[in-house]
Amino acid sequence: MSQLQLSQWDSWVDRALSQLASKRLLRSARPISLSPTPDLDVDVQTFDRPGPWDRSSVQVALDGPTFRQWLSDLPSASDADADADSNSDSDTNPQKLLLFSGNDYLGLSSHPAVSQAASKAAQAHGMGPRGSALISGYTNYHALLELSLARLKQKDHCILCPTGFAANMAFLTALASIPSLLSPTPSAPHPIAIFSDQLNHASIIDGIRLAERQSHAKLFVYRHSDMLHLHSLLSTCSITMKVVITDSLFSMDGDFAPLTQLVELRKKHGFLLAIDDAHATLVCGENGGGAGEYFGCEKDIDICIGTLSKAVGCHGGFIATSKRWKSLIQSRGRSFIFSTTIPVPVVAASLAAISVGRRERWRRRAIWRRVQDFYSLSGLPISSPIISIIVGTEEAALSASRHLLKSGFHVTAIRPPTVAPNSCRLRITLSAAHTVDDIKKLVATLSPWITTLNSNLLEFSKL
Ligand SMILES: Cc1ncc(COP(=O)(O)O)c(C=O)c1O
Repeated sequence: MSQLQLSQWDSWVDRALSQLASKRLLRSARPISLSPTPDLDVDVQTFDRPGPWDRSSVQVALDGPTFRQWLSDLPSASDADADADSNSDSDTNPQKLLLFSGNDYLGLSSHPAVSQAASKAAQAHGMGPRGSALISGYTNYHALLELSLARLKQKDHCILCPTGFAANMAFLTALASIPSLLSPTPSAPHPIAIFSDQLNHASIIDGIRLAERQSHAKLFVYRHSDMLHLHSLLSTCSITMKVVITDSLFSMDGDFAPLTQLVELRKKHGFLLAIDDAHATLVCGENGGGAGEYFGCEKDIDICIGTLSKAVGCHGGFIATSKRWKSLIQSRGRSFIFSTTIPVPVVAASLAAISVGRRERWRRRAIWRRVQDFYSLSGLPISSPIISIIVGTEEAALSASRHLLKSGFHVTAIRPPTVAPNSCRLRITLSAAHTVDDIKKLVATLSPWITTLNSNLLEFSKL
């Protein structure tokens, strides 16, 4: 039954595509040829250890007035603290900060190969033709990057979008176009059931909202990573077209979706499985293929959405998938169709970054070593380079963030509406460009919150 339903998804998409073809609405992108033609296996310079450029991806400076402004935006534990800050000489001296809040997980944004690729492309082509992909913005550079990402994700095809946010929107609006394309009459469309993890990223939530407006899509939100709940929702749902969509590595909590169990459920229920691999791409898996590679289930993921703005260190979004899904998204994904393509230097930089990211494996080993360092020093049960230290109220989170800022660390306080009230937190992200020493200093500065969190976890485990 499940295999039948899986191939049914292919036939639904094929039928939707032939409807589009019959209405002359099928679109394809034709690359403008920029010469010299770039090389897929771009001959990038690689290194076997960090270089001086690596630090610039985690070290920043703020001028004095901006630093003071930041401090005054964050509540202090005491008025004396605030007075001392306003009388300090920080208004003249630049303040150096160590970033523990970025998403440049491998430090590739400042890699010489990435800078060189961007500047070479800019010298040769400026920003490249400016237009949406279906008009005139798509070039042989874009086509190559799609090929490179398809290869990274072990998929047949890939489609670039302006951002990761736009990629989720493009997939979900294309998905939502299927019911009306398949229905013999507009009054009897086939509905689609979308099952979405409770903690999915905002771009998935907004994409589903659009899908609901656009078609007969019905949303089922399952409790975070709760496979029993998902199974029960799937079992009681009479809609045949089912889709499950989830972040693979959750951006606020740093935990992985249970992909192995999702794949089992997919076999049982025959749903289409879409993952948002934004935070796992290049970070997870031997080759950096992401969460699918890490869990050994790349082939069971139908749609792999990602961004070039995190570990790739550049900008843009993508959807790695099959040829038929690419055709559908190209023809119906509104945020793909009606938005300008990524500039050519950014495409060239991304190509170089993916090549470096695959080859400089020590970067992946380094970031996972930092995860291990943080775990050993703090005792907190973490599972990825995204670490969430829940501190409770908004005031508590802002006050902790202030303490860190004064100690030279940039760590973001995450508050509602991003997270639920009273689950405000410090969100820490690690990078391959951090050193063990950086982690030691950070953990020492965080020690009051780590101690409280550890004792809360202990209490919780006794219940
Ligand atoms: C899980 C997830 N998906 C999508 C996005 C959006 O990516 P982009 O910044 O490229 O629009 C983000 C970025 O914050 C994210 O964390």
